[in-house]
Amino acid sequence: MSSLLDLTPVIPVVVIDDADTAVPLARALVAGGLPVIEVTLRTPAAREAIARIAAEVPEATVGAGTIRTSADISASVAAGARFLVSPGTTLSLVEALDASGIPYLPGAATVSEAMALAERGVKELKFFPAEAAGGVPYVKALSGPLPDVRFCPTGGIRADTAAGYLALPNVGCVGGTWLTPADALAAGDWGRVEKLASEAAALR
Ligand SMILES: O=C(O)C(=O)C[C@H](O)[C@H](O)COP(=O)(O)O
Repeated sequence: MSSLLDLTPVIPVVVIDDADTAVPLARALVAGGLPVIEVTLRTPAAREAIARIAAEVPEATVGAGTIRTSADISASVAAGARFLVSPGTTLSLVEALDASGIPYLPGAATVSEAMALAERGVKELKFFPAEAAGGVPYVKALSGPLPDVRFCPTGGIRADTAAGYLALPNVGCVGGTWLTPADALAAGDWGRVEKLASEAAALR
C-alpha cells in the first residue's frame, strides 16, 4: 500500500452500532469515491463490521480506529483491518503498532509528540483533536520546524473546514465523521452517504 496519507483526500471515520449496516455503508463510501474507511473500535459491533467490509467490499481499504492497546491491534488485524489509527501515542503503543506489520497513523497533538515520533522515523501522523488543538493555524505552524512530518488532521472537521487543511503542504488527507451522520446510518440512507462522500472526494 502506498502512503496512507496519499490514497485519498478524506478518510471517513465511522462509528458502527449495527454490523448489518457495515457493508452497505462501505459500498456507499466507495461509490462516492472514498475507498479508505476507518472503523472506530468504539462500539461492540466494530470488529464484526471490519470483518464484513474486508470480506465483502474488496474495493474498500478498511482500517481500525481508536487503537489504544496492543490487544486492540491484534483484534483489529485478526478481523481484517489493513491499517491502524490511534488518537494518541504511548511508547508501548507505538512499539506495538510498529510490530503489527501494517500501515498505521499514530495520534499526536503537540510539537513534542510529533518530534518524539519523528525521532523513531514515524513521520505520517494523525493530528487529533484537530479543531480543538489549534486547527489550521496550528498545523500550518508545524510545517516550519517539522517540514518532513505530514498529518491527517481529524477531530471536529466538517465539509466546510476540510479544504483549509487540505491546502496545507504538510497535510496529506483529513479524517472525520461528517460523511456518515448517525441519523443517515440509522435510516439506511446510503444515497445521502454517497453524496457526502462524493463532495468530499472532490475536495482535492
Ligand atoms: O475514535 C477515534 O479513534 C478518534 O480518535 C476520534 C475520531 O477520529 C474523531 O472523534 C473523529 O470524529 P469527528 O470529530 O466527529 O470528525
